[in-house]
Amino acid sequence: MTGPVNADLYSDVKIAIIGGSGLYHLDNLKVLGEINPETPWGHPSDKIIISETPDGHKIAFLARHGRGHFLNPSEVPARANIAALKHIGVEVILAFSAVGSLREEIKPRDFVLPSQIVDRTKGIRPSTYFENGVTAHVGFADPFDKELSDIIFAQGNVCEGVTFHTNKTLVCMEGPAFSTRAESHMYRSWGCDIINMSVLPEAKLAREAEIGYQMVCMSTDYDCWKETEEAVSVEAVIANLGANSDNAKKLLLAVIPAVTKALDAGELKSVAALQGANKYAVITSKEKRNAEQLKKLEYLLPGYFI
Ligand SMILES: CSC[C@H]1O[C@H](OP(=O)(O)O)[C@H](O)[C@@H]1O
Ligand SMILES: Nc1ncnc2[nH]cnc12
Repeated sequence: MTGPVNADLYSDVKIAIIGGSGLYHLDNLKVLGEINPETPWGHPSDKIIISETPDGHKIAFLARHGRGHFLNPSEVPARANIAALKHIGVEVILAFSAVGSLREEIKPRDFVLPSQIVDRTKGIRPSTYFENGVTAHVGFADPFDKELSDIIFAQGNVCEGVTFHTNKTLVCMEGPAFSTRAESHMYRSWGCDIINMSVLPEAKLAREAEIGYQMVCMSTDYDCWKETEEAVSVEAVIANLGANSDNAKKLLLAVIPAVTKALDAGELKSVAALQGANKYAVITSKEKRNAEQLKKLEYLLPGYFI
């Protein structure tokens, strides 16, 4: 950590919120302080804000693109973001994202809880902690946490007038330019329902770090497949970001206590199952493991490999 860090500030923080486009602050929560940890993968996108809900639940908040949106999706330091959250004790991440809709029935300002991902990033984002002489392969068949998704869905009624969709497939493109019409039609033909530029490698790194992860997608546009609509533009996206982020903040006031309660009661079986899951995922033989890399991994998964 850089500067003096009061570990008490984040001592019992188990839930982190990652805010995407339009969700740069949780200004309905009380700010307790901020930290700027330096991880073996560098600094996170911005300072991590420790906040408290009106009923006294502490959470960590991180703006994915930085406050002021100075990082494009390919530049987000996802390894530092996830490592820093893990290091302070986070067990669950609720990640918010502005997405395009590839389906008629998913309208702008609808919320979507995806269950699957199709990867259309281009391999230019550092996307694993297991490299440079320490190879591991973690399971990623189900990239999101169904139990978290169920809790969020159950609280959805606090967002008046917002339709929630579940069990959808999210395609993650590289960007930063939006898709061509041919790509947009192709993603629809593949069975994809929504599109963004941010879920990867974030979700994969959370799995490597043994953190339960669910993305809450907030629809802003119909991308460019729909003939009766203008093709997506930043202007069109921004037109819906304000309403979406107001709804996200309302939703969190209900979801944070519900997730805390489930965590404390040991009801999140999927989160519990992640603890220790990667201890034996390393396939590199002990004598061939790179000591420097093991040292970095000690920050993320202490006591696992050293
Ligand atoms: C501003 S439109 C494209 C941009 O918005 C989404 O960001 P985030 O997922 O962080 O909300 C999308 O993934 C793109 O990065
Ligand atoms: N149409 C779109 N494509 C990719 N990312 C987006 N985020 C919001 N709308 C998007």
